[in-house]
Amino acid sequence: MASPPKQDQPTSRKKVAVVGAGVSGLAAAYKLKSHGFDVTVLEADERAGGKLRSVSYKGLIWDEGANTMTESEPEVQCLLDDLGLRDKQQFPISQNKRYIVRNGVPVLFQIILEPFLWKKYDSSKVSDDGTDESVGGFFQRHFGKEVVDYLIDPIVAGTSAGDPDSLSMSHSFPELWNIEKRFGSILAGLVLSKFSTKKESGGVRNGTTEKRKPRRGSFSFQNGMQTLTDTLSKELGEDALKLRSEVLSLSYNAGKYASQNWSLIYSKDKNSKDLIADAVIMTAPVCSVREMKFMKGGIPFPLNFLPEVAYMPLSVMITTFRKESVKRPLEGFGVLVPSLEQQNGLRTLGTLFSSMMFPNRASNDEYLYTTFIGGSRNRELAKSSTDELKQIVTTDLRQLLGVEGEPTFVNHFYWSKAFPLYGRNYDSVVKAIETMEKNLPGFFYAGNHRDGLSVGKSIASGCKAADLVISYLESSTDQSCAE
Ligand SMILES: Cc1cc2nc3c(=O)[nH]c(=O)nc-3n(C[C@H](O)[C@H](O)[C@H](O)COP(=O)(O)OP(=O)(O)OC[C@H]3O[C@@H](n4cnc5c(N)ncnc54)[C@H](O)[C@@H]3O)c2cc1C
Ligand SMILES: C=Cc1c2[nH]c(c1C)Cc1[nH]c(c(CCC(=O)O)c1C)Cc1[nH]c(c(C)c1CCC(=O)O)Cc1[nH]c(c(C)c1C=C)C2
Repeated sequence: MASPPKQDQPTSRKKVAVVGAGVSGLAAAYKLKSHGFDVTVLEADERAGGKLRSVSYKGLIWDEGANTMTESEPEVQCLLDDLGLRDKQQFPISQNKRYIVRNGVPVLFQIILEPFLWKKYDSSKVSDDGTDESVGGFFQRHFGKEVVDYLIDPIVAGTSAGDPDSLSMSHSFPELWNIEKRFGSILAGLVLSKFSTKKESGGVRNGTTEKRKPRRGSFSFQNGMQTLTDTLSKELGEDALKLRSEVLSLSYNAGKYASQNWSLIYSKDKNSKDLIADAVIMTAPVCSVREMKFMKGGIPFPLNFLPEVAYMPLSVMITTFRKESVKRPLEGFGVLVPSLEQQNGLRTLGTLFSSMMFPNRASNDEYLYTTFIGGSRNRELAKSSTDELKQIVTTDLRQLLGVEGEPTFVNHFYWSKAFPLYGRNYDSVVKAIETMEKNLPGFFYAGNHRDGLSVGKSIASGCKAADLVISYLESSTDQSCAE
């Protein structure tokens, strides 16, 4: 691999390479560009957006990846303000109405939750064995099996496609895990009520708009979630975003000034190209990073300490039905199917009532549904053909919503690696990422493999990495000035 030509002193604008144009990479790049850095984003795919993927077709709008996001993270609020996206934000109608199937029938989540909120639990049950407890183990210890089967199992499926027994509590629900660690027990009502959506609060009081308070709850954008990544890509500009550019290797060669120390080789339209940078933000999934070659000081830097990560396969099915063919339509966000309900013949993980939430997603005389199939519950089913999945979805929606006949439109998208599984060995993944960052100066890792799967957490992770790059490059410039 060619070593970058060294300069005597840092002169021009600092250069940062961002690998991956998902929402975390684009948010990081946007922040760096706003701070005056020269940023290049390298994206393997022919499109930007990663897991944000919206389609408009014949009057229908749907999302094949993330459907909604929240703005709990301050980084998300700033980003939406800075991008001028407030006008395009779209809040779902009746988003607090979420259903969980019980005995084959959708029941409002709050109704399932209510009895558990009033029950007395033994709050002295604290985990003390020091191991990374599973999500199922944690909730069973505090609330019993029924809560796990009918609340935790569907929520875990509806937020990660995983199952309570495989997931690590500390990585999947770090806030709850930390409450227990800090206070020695958990307050049952507080913990369970966390799963209930709260009342929305706007920013308008007494008819005047005060400093904006973020609206609680989930939202999308008028044309779907990809609006966010499209806007970020546009802000970055064509020159800064290189599509069909798969990063193959990265080489670090220490220089005097933390300047031009990184050289990246990527393949663009089957040609090998290189990019010189002062720092790198990596947002490609860990499985892709494991495929990359790293060099340090001219010798290989093997990544054998970076563990393999398990991923969830998932099929996303879009179906539309004429309104008169849906005998029991439900208003609200959607319905989740607990694993135990497979014994009642249900095979899907859950369905979002997309056009109930966002009426512009379909014509006035039809409903559009987004159904998820597979995950850790049923890896093989996720790989089924479109025809098989169409039958599975229609059968489930017949039982749950009373749909009659065949869907008027079907679209199928298969994600072989929809989400990383935050399994019980996930500490080793996080530690390995930290080892890379420690041993490779100017290398920072961000994205949904770190602090959470959600769009909001991915954005926050990208912004944090950008901040670290800024301090790293500014401190190295300060040092060189002092010399
Ligand atoms: C079906 C589905 C539904 C979801 N629903 C929601 C939801 O409703 N709400 C929510 O908050 N979250 C949801 N999520 C999760 C959320 O969308 C993702 O976790 C988040 O978007 C991940 O962003 P990212 O930038 O970290 O990663 P990604 O979007 O995966 O981006 C990584 C990018 O790196 C690129 N890349 C990989 N290898 C290389 C390489 N060698 N060189 C260059 N580029 C490379 C990839 O092509 C990709 O574009 C959903 C995800 C899926 C799949
Ligand atoms: C049934 C399968 C899935 C549904 N959505 C997803 C899957 C796998 C993917 C997904 N949805 C959300 C996230 C972000 C998670 C996070 O950590 O915030 C992911 C990866 C958002 C979300 N979906 C549900 C909840 C409770 C949340 C958290 C944010 C919020 O409260 O809005 C529940 C839910 N998911 C699905 C349905 C049908 C459903 C509820 C009825 C589909």
